[in-house]
Amino acid sequence: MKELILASNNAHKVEEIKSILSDYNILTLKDINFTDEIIEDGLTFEENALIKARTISKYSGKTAIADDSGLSVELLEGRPGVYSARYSKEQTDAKNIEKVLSELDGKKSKAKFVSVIALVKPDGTELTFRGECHGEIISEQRGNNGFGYDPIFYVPSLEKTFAELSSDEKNSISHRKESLEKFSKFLKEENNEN
Ligand SMILES: O=P(O)(O)OP(=O)(O)OP(=O)(O)OC[C@H]1O[C@@H](n2cnc3c(O)ncnc32)[C@H](O)[C@@H]1O
Ligand SMILES: [Mg+2]
Repeated sequence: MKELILASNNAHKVEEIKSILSDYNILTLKDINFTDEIIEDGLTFEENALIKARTISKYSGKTAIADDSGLSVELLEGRPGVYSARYSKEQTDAKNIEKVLSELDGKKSKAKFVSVIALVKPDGTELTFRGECHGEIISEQRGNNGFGYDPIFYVPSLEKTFAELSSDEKNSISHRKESLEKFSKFLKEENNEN
């Protein structure tokens, strides 16, 4: 089975990526004994995903992937965006949600989740793949599944928030599903050509 190193410290993300990329053997930072902090100081999801994958490809000498993702709320001019993980001073899911809801002040807003997967190979190849999922931010929290902003991200066509979906349901429609599908299509085409 093809092996990939995933540069992420987010256990929920790792679980989703392993489930969506079930044809691959995914190693994580623990498996390669990488314990340093990676500074995500890029201004776009693409830049931050590349920073993470590049660091780990260099460290391991192998092909690495990373996901940089976040929530973009229309009425908040795209915030929290690349700052999604560290939006509140406490940097916890609960406080991040509280800050978004307080900025919206009871208003509903269109929003999207974005996931960018970066692929970096030891030969210097660098590529990114973007997925988006559109929905709405609602003013109350619903559901206990998932992570991050899932309890306030409502999908009108399903009449549920991401946190009310099972992991299989979320993984079949999410931003991360779309970015990983583009990524695995690329890998398959590349392998057929060689
Ligand atoms: O950088 P790594 O180590 O992968 O883990 P992280 O949690 O810091 O990940 P990001 O820097 O990409 O920040 C993404 C944040 O965006 C939010 N987010 C991303 N995908 C999400 C999803 O599927 N559901 C809910 N929130 C999500 C959540 O707050 C994440 O912490
Ligand atoms: Mg991060």
